[in-house]
Amino acid sequence: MVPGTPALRVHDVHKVYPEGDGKSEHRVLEGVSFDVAQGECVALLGRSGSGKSTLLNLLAGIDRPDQGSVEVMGQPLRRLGEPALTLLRRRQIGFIYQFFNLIPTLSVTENLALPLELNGTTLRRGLPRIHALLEQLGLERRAEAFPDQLSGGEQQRVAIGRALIHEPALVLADEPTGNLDVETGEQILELLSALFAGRRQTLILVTHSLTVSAIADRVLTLEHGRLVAADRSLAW
Ligand SMILES: Nc1ncnc2c1ncn2[C@@H]1O[C@H](COP(=O)(O)OP(=O)(O)OP(=O)(O)O)[C@@H](O)[C@H]1O
Repeated sequence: MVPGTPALRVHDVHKVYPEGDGKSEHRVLEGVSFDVAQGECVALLGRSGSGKSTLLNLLAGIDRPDQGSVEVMGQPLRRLGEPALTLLRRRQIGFIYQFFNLIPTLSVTENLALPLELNGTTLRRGLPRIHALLEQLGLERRAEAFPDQLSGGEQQRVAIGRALIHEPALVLADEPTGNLDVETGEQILELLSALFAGRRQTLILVTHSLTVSAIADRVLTLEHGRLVAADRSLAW
């Protein structure tokens, strides 16, 4: 990879969904372009229905744009078939979801081991790395607990660990504090800021909250299918 390659390059992306009546269409994204440098934290801000999750799915190669291109770490996603996209997601991307999405039958340690195992590292070999990360997450005493024995904030901390354990270049977080009370949400934001501060990893933070977007280096606001000037977001 050429030094200085952006973590993400999004060029003129369009996405259209058919309406329920089968006759008309809903133009959700209409020419979205932006670059994100490696190590940058960018918030993608927009009201409900503005197309944030749609865009996130395009960035992860879970869905494809109708027009335009997405490059992750210099790789144009349109050139990759499903097996290559799966590998890219497994190695290069970490996901943090609003509802945590932990595996309920696995312990905290086993949940954290999953991305390592998918990339060919056994739980045993991954244990030192898992323990170090659990300490950073303040979860060292909860290593053997199961998700239903944890608070929402603790579950989200495990989910953050799962997104980071395999050291992906890009982390995509979809409303990471959306299911938490205000105070716990603030703690999670502080933790995310601290964890990313010393890394070269890139964070894309999808949110409809100005408070959440405040931890980002840069805010991109999505409105009516396009990115608009950042200060317009203050109107809602
Ligand atoms: N698979 C789909 N088929 C048809 N329409 C869809 C599909 N996915 C999303 N939409 C529509 O596209 C628009 C954008 O949805 P999206 O989930 O991307 O918005 P969002 O900004 O993430 O919203 P929220 O903040 O509520 O999660 C919405 O009007 C939604 O109904």
